[in-house]
Amino acid sequence: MTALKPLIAGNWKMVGLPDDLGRFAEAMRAWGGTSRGDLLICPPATLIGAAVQAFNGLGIAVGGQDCHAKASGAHTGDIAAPMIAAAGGAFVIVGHSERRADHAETDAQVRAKAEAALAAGLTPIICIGEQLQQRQAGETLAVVEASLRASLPEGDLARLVIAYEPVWAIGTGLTANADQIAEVHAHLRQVLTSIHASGAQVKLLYGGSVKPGNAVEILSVADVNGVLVGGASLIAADFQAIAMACPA
Ligand SMILES: O=C[C@H](O)COP(=O)(O)O
Repeated sequence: MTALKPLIAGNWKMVGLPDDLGRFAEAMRAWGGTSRGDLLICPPATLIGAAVQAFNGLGIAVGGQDCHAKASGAHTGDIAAPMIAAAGGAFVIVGHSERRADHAETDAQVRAKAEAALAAGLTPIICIGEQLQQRQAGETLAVVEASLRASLPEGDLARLVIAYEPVWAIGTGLTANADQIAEVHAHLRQVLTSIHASGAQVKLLYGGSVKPGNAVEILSVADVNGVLVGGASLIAADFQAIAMACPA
């Protein structure tokens, strides 16, 4: 199988004003480095359109951090997938653990959001991951497999991205070690290919305290096809260092 081009994705979460975007874009424009991966920034919804313009010519795609399962309607405060696409976004994160926790999102809702994203022409990045107690109880593979199966849209999987994000590693400075990541990613790959042949083309990202200091090791793990970076993606120099950590 041809190697999948890594995806280096930044999730700015609820951080970022226009000035922050301007400074980040300026630093990316001045950057002399290159990456073997594709680059993506998912800013707050208010900055999606501005980010598309600010990153023009820089080879950085833009995405949303969530979308509603419906294409439009009376859902105050929500954003629909076609709105992200119309603003120039190409990706959308769905099922991030912070949304699963803060908004009690279920796998079924995540799946509906992923389907809405596909219908709008967006690439959904479906997040799954275990809680610390589940890992300690030896339930990690069962938990992520169940969540994966229940969150996946039907049919061809080639347009999907899956992000494995152990909840205990998000924003904590703790990362899963290379063996733990390899075990989960191998399992996810096996499940995906057993569901559909196109499962071999799904990019599997790791997320959870990815930093310049651990990116080379993480991106070298088998079946890691990129990273979903939170805090470090807000700092252009850190995002650049992670982008340059893709293996040859
Ligand atoms: O979406 C990104 C993840 O939640 C990871 O965040 P973090 O890199 O700040 O741990």
